[in-house]
Amino acid sequence: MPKLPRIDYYFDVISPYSYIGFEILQKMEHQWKGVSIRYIPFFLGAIMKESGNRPPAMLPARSVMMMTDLQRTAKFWDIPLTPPPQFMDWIKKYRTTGAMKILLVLEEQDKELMLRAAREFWLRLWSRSEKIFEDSDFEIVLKAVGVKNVQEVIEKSKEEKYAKILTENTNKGVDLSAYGAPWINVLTADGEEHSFFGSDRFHLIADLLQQPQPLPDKLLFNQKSKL
Ligand SMILES: N[C@@H](CCC(=O)N[C@@H](CS)C(=O)NCC(=O)O)C(=O)O
Repeated sequence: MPKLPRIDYYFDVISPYSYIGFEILQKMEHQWKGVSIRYIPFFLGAIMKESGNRPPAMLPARSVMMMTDLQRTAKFWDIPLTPPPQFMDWIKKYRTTGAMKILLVLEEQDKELMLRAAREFWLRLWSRSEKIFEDSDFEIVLKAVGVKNVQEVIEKSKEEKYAKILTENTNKGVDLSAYGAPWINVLTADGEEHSFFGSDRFHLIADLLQQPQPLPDKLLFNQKSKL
């Protein structure tokens, strides 16, 4: 078990805010010394259902604001993000359980490989407007991150074991009262648990853990040049 303090980052690759939070956390990982980080794939569709929530994109007014806010936020952090025009059609037709199970197979082999594949899924969907739902999509992602036994990984991901792990991870999210993504559970050194929702709470997490505040490179550079 990783040592405390620890951040458990629950995410789904359908979620653009999970993508933004992932990139921020990846950046802070180098600066937040002594903090363990676990990236935990879960299924946002089930979290929504279990908590009685609805995807923000399903409410027209929220959907418009969400796409604007996403682009602003991604620009601020210098993350490549363009909402896919077909997003509404795709979320009605497909689920991300297949992609998330691919990540679980990769996680067993190598955590870094899993993280590279997660980024590649987000880049496909949220930067290049490409699908991430079918075997042909998984094949491209796995090749892109350097997996050699692509078909083997795809077949393995269909074993019951990975559906079970995905359900267990999702149930952990439900137990933590998650109603969206990213859901972030911080365990402090005193063993206390602190839940956060969203990619925009890292300043509070930094404060809680007494770690450096997250800043985009452009502001870091401005700060340094004023010294
Ligand atoms: N303010 C949060 C918004 C996060 C967010 O809207 N996440 C979506 C998934 S991409 C969600 O789960 N929303 C549920 C809700 O807003 O109730 C952020 O900046 O990260």
